[in-house]
Amino acid sequence: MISIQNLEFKYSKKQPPLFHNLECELQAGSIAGLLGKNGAGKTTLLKLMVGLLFPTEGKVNIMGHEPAKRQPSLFQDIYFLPEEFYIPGVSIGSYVKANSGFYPRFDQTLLQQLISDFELPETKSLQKLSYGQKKKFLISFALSTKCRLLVLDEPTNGLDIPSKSVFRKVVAGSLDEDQLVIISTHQVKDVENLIDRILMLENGKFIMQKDIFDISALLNFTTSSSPEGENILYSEMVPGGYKVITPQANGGSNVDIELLFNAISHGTEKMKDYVQ
Ligand SMILES: Nc1ncnc2c1ncn2[C@@H]1O[C@H](COP(=O)(O)OP(=O)(O)OP(=O)(O)O)[C@@H](O)[C@H]1O
Repeated sequence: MISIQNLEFKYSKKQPPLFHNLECELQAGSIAGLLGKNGAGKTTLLKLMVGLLFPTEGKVNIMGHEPAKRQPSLFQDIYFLPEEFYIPGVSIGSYVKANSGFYPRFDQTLLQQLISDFELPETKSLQKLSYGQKKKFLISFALSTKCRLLVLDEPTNGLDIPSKSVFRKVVAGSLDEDQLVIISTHQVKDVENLIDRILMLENGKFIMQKDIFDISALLNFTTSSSPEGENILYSEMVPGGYKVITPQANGGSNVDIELLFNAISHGTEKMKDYVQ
């Protein structure tokens, strides 16, 4: 569904490229987590995918289209929820009436269900909702568009604790096989047990692109009383001991995404063979 080849992008001619020779393939039926430190280029990459920025070199292909051409036939099948958004002072009904027509597969019944799941109040003006409530409305709208590509930039920022678990439930529960969701986030706990592929950006490149299933087949995430040992690839002190990563020996464990992110971004030599 997404094919990125040899992508180079720079914000200004004078600066070195933010991405150089970036390559990525993503298929429908997946929820991908885009991770990276501040400034790694996550938002920029999302904007390149949805046609808000244009590559300086290389190709971005989404469902057979170049998003930079901004064709309506593609845009009716892409929904981008930015981290910072504007929402007008109209009722939910008016907003939906004005915007749902852009999306041929829009599902009104799903929208009502999601509004209820997120316990959003009836309101005459969306602007009177809190930041988190506005975000929950836009997440509900995004999922209801049924677009084949949903791009969500930091969707759980501003959501309270119960809403984060509702978010995981509704995203997992409302997707069809022909949809792809890309979630850029720092809140990795919020997307644990939701994403099935990890994309990790650093220094203009993907330092990891792997399915969670494959990671859990390779690496074991466990605890230890000691930070070092023959099999320990990476360790972090926690109260009462250490969280550690070891090579997988027992055939699968839950992936601790935060621990994995720290292990890879600290660049431990021992992890190298497992992440490429
Ligand atoms: N409009 C812009 N003009 C020039 N440089 C920009 C612009 N937007 C972003 N940048 C630069 O591009 C780099 C990547 O920014 P981007 O917002 O894509 O990172 P990010 O990974 O989303 O960061 P964060 O996690 O902090 O949101 C940063 O160094 C940033 O300063």
